[in-house]
Amino acid sequence: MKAVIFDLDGTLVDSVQAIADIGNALMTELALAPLSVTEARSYIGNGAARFVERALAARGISGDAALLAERVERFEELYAQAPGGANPPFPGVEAALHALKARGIRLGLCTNKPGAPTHNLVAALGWSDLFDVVVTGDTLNTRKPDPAPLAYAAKVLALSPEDPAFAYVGDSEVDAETAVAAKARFFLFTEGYRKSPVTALPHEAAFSDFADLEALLNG
Ligand SMILES: O=C(O)COP(=O)(O)O
Ligand SMILES: [Mg+2]
Repeated sequence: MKAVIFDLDGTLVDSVQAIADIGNALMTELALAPLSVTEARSYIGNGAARFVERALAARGISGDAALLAERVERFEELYAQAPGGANPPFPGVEAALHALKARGIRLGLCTNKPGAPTHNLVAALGWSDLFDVVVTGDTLNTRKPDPAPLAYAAKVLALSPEDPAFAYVGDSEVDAETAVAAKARFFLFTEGYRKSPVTALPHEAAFSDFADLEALLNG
């Protein structure tokens, strides 16, 4: 294995509470009923704009593109100000990342989360030196499940996403679809924010404990 690229929300970090809190700061400003954590979890996966669009639609607000753009802008402002340290890594993540890095495997992130909160989070968790490439929801003008962000991450590492020595690790329908489109090997973390059963998502292998990842990647 030469490189492993990770999704972020629901894969490396259990960020749903932090994202719900930011969403609820917006909901409060708009005098709308707060999001439950379960609701917030179901809106994560396609980036900030889709999160806000889904949250507002659930409160009966939709159809005005200019108003939505304004709300998304405010959400992204709140998101950029939120403390990165409020996003706990899933158990075993730190050890798994360091073990892979110690073996000379290059690591990266490919997330639909916007750049500012991603970089805040990475810095707050002390992960800045771990990743050779970080692709966020606003790095390109397209997001997962478009394969372009994953292909871009591979390219930065001088690899092709189809290379058998390249792997992608994620938690959701969006990640599985991205990997299929990019023809990349896909490893599914089952404890994140997916909505469908594990069997419904195309994957090479699934795991629920990061302690098992290194062996899976080798196998
Ligand atoms: O921000 C989102 O909606 C999802 O982020 P992820 O791509 O890291 O899961
Ligand atoms: Mg995810």
